[in-house]
Parts: sequence; C-alpha cells; structure tokens
Amino acid sequence: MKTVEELSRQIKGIYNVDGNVKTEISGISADSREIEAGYLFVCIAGVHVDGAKFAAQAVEKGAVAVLTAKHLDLPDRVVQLMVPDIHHALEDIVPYFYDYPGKKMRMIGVTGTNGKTTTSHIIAHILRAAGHHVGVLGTIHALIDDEELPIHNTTPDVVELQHFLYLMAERGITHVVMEVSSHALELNRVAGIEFDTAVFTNLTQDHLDFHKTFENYVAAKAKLFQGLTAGDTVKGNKTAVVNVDDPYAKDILAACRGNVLTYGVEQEADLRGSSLQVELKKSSFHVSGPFGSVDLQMHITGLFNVYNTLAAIGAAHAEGVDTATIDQAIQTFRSVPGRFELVEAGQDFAIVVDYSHTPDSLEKALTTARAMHPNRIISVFGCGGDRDRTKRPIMGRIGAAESDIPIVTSDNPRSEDPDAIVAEVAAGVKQGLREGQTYEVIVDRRRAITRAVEIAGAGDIIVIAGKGHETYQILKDKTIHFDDREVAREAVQQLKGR
Ligand SMILES: CC(=O)N[C@H]1[C@@H](OP(=O)(O)OP(=O)(O)OC[C@H]2O[C@@H](n3ccc(=O)[nH]c3=O)[C@H](O)[C@@H]2O)O[C@H](CO)[C@@H](O)[C@@H]1O[C@H](C)C(=O)N[C@@H](C)C(=O)N[C@H](CCC(=O)O)C(=O)O
Ligand SMILES: Nc1ncnc2c1ncn2[C@@H]1O[C@H](COP(=O)(O)OP(=O)(O)OP(=O)(O)O)[C@@H](O)[C@H]1O
Ligand SMILES: N[C@H](CCC[C@H](N)C(=O)O)C(=O)O
Ligand SMILES: [Mg+2]
Repeated sequence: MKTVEELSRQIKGIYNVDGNVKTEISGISADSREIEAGYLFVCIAGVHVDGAKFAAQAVEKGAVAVLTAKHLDLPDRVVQLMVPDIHHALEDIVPYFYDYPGKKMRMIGVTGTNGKTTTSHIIAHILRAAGHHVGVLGTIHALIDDEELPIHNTTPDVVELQHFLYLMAERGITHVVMEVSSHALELNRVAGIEFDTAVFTNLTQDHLDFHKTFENYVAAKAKLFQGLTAGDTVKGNKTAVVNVDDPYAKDILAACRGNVLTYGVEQEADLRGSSLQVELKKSSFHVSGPFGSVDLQMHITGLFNVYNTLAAIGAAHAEGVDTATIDQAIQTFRSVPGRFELVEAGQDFAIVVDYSHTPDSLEKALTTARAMHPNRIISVFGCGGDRDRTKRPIMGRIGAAESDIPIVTSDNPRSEDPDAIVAEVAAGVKQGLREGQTYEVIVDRRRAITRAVEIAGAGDIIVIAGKGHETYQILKDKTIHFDDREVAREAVQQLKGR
C-alpha cells in the first residue's frame, strides 16, 4: 500500500491533486473491468476509446483515486491526480508502487523481429534446468514457474507488466525471461526495469505502420542495449548477446556499452554454429564458444532455430549456466506451440503450422520446408488487418516464390475488410508466380486449409502460416474460436478417411 502523496512525489513533471493525499492505494489498473476496492484507476485515451469514460464505473467498483489528464466529474471522496502526460507519470509511479521488482530479479530481455518467443522459451528451459525459478513474459502467455497466466500483448504496458513482475518477485522467481517488442521500447512499457542480459535475434521488415521508417524501427530495438548499462544499475554483470550474421548487428553493437557476446553461423563470432543438419523433426549442430566445443542435438528444426538456440546458449552462458547443463537442456527442449508445429493425423504428407507473419519468417518457414525435400509445398497464408500494409505484397511474392501451390487466405482481419487484405496479398503472389504455377485465393481460412489438405498427396508438405498458437480469429465485430491445428486435423479426418 502507498498513499497518493507518496505516488505523486515520484512524478518528475508537474501534477495537481484534488482530494485527500493521505488516501491509501491498494492496486493500479487502467482497465475499469479489473478495478478492486482501494485501486487507482488510470484514464488512458486509447486508440478505440477514451478510458476516462469508464472512471465512474471504476469508482463504483471501488476505485478511490484516478490518474487523469483532466478533472473529471466524480464524487468528492475520489482523489483526482492530474498530470499532463499520463504515460510519463505511469513510468514514474508504477515501478515505485511495486517496489521495483525489475531490479530484484535477473532480467533477460529478447528483442528482434522474429524468434523472440522461441528464443525466450529455450532460455527459460535452460535456466530451469540449472535449478532457477523462472518467469516468462511474451506472446503466448506469462509463466510464473509452472503457473500460466493470460497476457494481452507480447510486452504488456507498464501497468500490467509491473504487476506481473511484482507477482513473480513475491513468488520467489529469480530469473525473468521476457520478449521486448519494438512497440514496448518505443512506448517505454519497460520503464523501471533493469535488464541484465539483452538478446538481439534479427531485424527485418515489420510494424512500419507504427514506426513509419525502418531507421526508427532499428533505433527502437537499439534502446534495449543502450539501457543495459545506462542509469542507476543495482545488479552487476550485464551482457548483450548479438546475432552478428544480421546486417543490423552493427547498429545494435554501436549501442552496447557493457560485455558483448556475439553469435552466428556465417560470420566470426564468440559462439559459432557449424555442421548443421536439419531434418523434419530434429536437427543438430556443432557449437564452439568461450566454454569449448559441443555437438548439440535438438528436437526443433530449421536454420532459424539454430540461431535461436545459439542466442539462448549465449544468454544462458551470460547468466552463468555451465555447458553440461546447457547441453542437457537443449536435448530435452520440445518445440514452442505453433512454431513449425507438426500436425500428425495419420496422413502421408506433412502439415506444419507456423507463426510466420512477416516476410522474413515466411521465407524462413518455407525454405525450411524445402530443405526437407518434399514433393510439393502447399502454403496457406494471409496477413493481419490493422498492421503494416506494406508487408502484404512482399509476403505474397515470397509465398509464390517459395512454395509450389500458394493459397492466399485471411489471417486476423480485425477492423479491415478481409477481401481487400487478401487482394493486396494476392497482387504480390501474381508477381512472384513462375511459368505455369497456379495459385488459389480462398478468403475463408477453414476452407483454405481444407482445400490444401484436399490437394495434398504423398510426400507433400502443407505450411499453414501466420497464426501458429492462436486459438482465435479476430474479425471486425467479434472474435471467434479458430485453431489452425484443429482445423487441419479435422480436414484430414474428413477428407482422408482417418
Ligand atoms: C494499438 C495498440 O497498441 N493498442 C494497445 C492499447 O489499446 P487501445 O489504446 O486500443 O485501448 P482502448 O481499447 O482504446 O482502451 C483505452 C483504455 O480504456 C480502457 N477501458 C476500455 C474498456 C472498458 O470497458 N474499460 C476500460 O477501462 C482500456 O483498458 C484502456 O486503458 O492499449 C492496450 C492496453 O495496454 C493494449 O493491449 C493495446 O494493444 C493491442 C491489443 C495491440 O494489438 N497492440 C499491438 C500493436 C502491439 O502492441 N504489439 C506489440 C508487438 C507485437 C510483436 O511484434 O510481437 C506487442 O508488444 O504486443
Ligand atoms: N530467428 C529467426 N529468424 C527468422 N524467422 C524466425 C526465427 N525464429 C522464428 N522464426 C519464424 O518466425 C515465426 C515466429 O517466431 P517467434 O514466435 O519465435 O517470433 P517472435 O519474434 O516472438 O514473433 P512476434 O513478433 O509475433 O512476437 C516462427 O513461426 C518462424 O517461422
Ligand atoms: N505480434 C504480432 C502478431 C501478429 C499475428 C498475426 N496472426 C496477425 O494477426 O497479424 C502483431 O501484433 O503484429
Ligand atoms: Mg513473440
């Protein structure tokens, strides 16, 4: 518990309080639906709606104070803390409210366009194998040891994030592995966190709707590395783990001040992967590093997963895990849901469900499938609505170039017209087609997956890209249950008599 007075003293800019400053605050939320007795309700002017509209509802649910940009019409007993910039005020208030949990645990941050979820899950697996209590925050969920909690964003806003970290610190978590999205770095959702190990996976096109230029996108990612040694650090041993095969590694390295551990396959690196063998259900490679050399066997596949594993080894090494433990842990790591996940329903062709929703990841998923020497590759993919439009034709071209039969379909259309999104992707497909190559456009995702199964024959691979672990589809007016893996399985049962 802290008083409004204590909280407001943290605010670096100007503020005004109307009401009793000694009022005690028991929790903070920006969502009226989650308010409990004694809470501070934060009014955020969102993309869809102005949170101030829900202040009265929050008060009814027990809020005793509001953080707001303007004075609201609320009962006198409710304290109004007024600031010109809510987001900046939150950065000052929220970590303080929770006693800076991000300074109490080892914090491992993973950033990059692709591979954040996979890499952070491998790191967490190794740290657990080393006997640590591990928390995970990312696209799929939050994990406190084994307990799974739902999460709203890859990196949630400062209010939700600090609450998760508080719960983790309370429950004895010693190491937190978290994905740090470029949105989070740009919007400073990670305020008040002291990172100890920061991982850079790669940088390719995504999110240009938000960052506007690629330079801004690079600059956002670099912030994680600048922050590693900036400001008041209370924990020692800071390391940046950087993929030097990525063309933007130099920008990241330029931002690093502390220890650097590089990894790669092509370029000279501290951790170097070689002798790569990639099969449908497993892969192996040789790694040499500061600890000597080891041959690693893993149950995940694809060149991109060799990179993710190298990144994870680097992070684990930076956190002091010994080589034997790392080696053992890599062997027992099973895949992340929806990342090159195989659907096996007794069919004589392979079905892969993969979360590739960027040009680079789609290319990686399809070239990985090609490396398995299939008869044909049938791809089923689309693009999400309310997201970077410029990637649509590029993904279309890649889908055509890297598969034999591309089927364009809907992803999460969100507020957009699905037909219009699909048309933008299909325009790219047409440009990428080879002589005599055909393609299909089936907007309904279930029908598109079913069609892929219908035309697949022995030795083919179907790659269903874009939604991976997602168990829903976000439409204009509603969100429905939708799981690519379930739909593919049902299609096999229906069409192939299994
Ligand atoms: C565009 C964007 O970033 N939107 C984020 C934003 O939502 P918003 O501004 O639309 O919020 P809103 O719906 O207008 O509501 C405004 C306020 O009213 C409140 N409210 C609303 C309804 C109600 O009944 N009561 C109530 O109090 C809301 O809690 C909110 O505080 O604030 C929300 C709370 O922090 C975020 O969850 C939400 O992320 C949405 C879901 C999103 O999809 N964001 C994407 C773009 C994103 O951030 N992605 C990155 C990168 C992903 C990656 O590459 O991995 C990520 O880190 O996830
Ligand atoms: N290192 C990598 N390089 C390129 N592509 C990758 C890499 N790792 C994974 N991928 C591809 O990207 C997809 C998403 O992987 P993952 O979920 O690990 O990335 P992410 O960065 O967490 O994505 P998001 O931005 O949605 O959180 C995978 O399904 C795979 O196709
Ligand atoms: N973290 C990504 C997820 C995209 C998933 C894809 N299925 C889509 O809806 O575009 C984003 O918010 O851009
Ligand atoms: Mg992710």
